[in-house]
Amino acid sequence: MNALAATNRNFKLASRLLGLDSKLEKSLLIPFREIKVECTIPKDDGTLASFVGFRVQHDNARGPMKGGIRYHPEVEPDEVNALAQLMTWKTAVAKIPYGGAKGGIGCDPSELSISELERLTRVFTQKIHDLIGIHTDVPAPDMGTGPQTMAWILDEYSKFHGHSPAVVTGKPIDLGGSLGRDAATGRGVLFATEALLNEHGKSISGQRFVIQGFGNVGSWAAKLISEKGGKIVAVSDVTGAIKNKNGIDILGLLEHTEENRGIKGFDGADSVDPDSILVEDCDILVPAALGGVINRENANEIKAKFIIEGANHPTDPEADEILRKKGVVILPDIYANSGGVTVSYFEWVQNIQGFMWEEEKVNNELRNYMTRGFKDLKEMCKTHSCDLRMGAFTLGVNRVAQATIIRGWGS
Ligand SMILES: NC(=O)C1=CN([C@@H]2O[C@H](COP(=O)(O)OP(=O)(O)OC[C@H]3O[C@@H](n4cnc5c(N)ncnc54)[C@H](O)[C@@H]3O)[C@@H](O)[C@H]2O)C=CC1
Ligand SMILES: O=C(O)CCC(=O)C(=O)O
Repeated sequence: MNALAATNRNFKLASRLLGLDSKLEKSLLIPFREIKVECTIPKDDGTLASFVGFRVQHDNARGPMKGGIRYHPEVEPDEVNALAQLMTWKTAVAKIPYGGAKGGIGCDPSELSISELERLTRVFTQKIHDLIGIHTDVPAPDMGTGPQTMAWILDEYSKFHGHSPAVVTGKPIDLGGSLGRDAATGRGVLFATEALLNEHGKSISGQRFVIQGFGNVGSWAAKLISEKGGKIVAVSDVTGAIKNKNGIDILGLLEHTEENRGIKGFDGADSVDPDSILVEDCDILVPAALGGVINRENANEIKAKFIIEGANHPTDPEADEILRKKGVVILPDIYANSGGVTVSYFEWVQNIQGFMWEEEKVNNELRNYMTRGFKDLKEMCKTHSCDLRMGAFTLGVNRVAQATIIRGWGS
């Protein structure tokens, strides 16, 4: 099932559980605005290259729209729409005053030089600058982008609108970024996992983890989990997959990845087939790369008892069904990876206040938000007798529906 069909399906199931009016349901599904722009840049060799950029602004009932910008060859309209919609429910689950958006450019960043990436980011910003803004739509990093990308967007946007640090989050610290934002999604994954395990009378220590993706989310999650005594027994990224049943030395792997632009060739573990990473023997599986990777082809083979969704929509609805029947507990993306956007919110607040928080305050506040989110979503599971995914969807959709109604929808 494609990403948008899967997301719409989960939304509709939640809407039915909540008994939403069908007209309100329809209005919540339709994106506020979809932007598609042509981005042509001169390559370093003087030839021209054209790319397509997208920004989908899904909903703003609860506040400015918020969400990352992805650079990846598979960026396409349905996927961006699904990701934008997920942001709307995610910011509501996290109870931060935002709506949802997502953007991206269909490109392979590994095939572009730094100066080509800079030109592409600046052209994209020129095309969308009048549709984003501190109180309208605030981009952030996602796959294939990072603090440097945000710095270029900020610089280009500021040429049109004056210095505006709060127009993007996930910036370099020297440009108004928040301490703790880089690690925030991985740290949120850690807090979410702790909350879930605690409920099952378990702790991180001694649990065996498999992590797919070793970028921002996967590598921080791996580092923080291993610091808490979790054993990372297998990791994969776009360059390959490795395993070591005694636990991979994560600090060593981070150093290797930095030097080699990937995990391939790390000598502290055995190479394995990347296609088998999700079905490796472990207690807890953390998908932290692409969407749709857990599907009906592999769901039956999954050995993990818990899945913590670091990535967005890694689990197809058909796989959800199979895993539920197998008794696998899935902590859904719109809660499990909400640590990133939560600290983005703290960054935006700091920029607006013109004040900088200590890292300890950022991490403590993040823990508070993640703990409250888990409690709120469990409450919805109880109210609607549903699993964690529907608990999170009903929680998010209900908050957005209520905000929409209170603002005067239908009047
Ligand atoms: N960066 C953030 O703050 C947040 C990211 N996410 C989600 O987390 C996921 C990962 O994002 P980031 O870590 O930011 O991206 P990133 O670009 O920093 O890292 C992506 C990682 O996935 C790996 N990868 C790509 N294709 C792969 C494949 N076919 N098999 C295995 N690994 C593969 C890459 O090699 C890299 O290690 C995405 O789904 C993103 O939407 C969710 C919430 C916040
Ligand atoms: O930090 C943000 O604003 C958005 C992060 C994001 O794109 C996501 O949570 O999927």
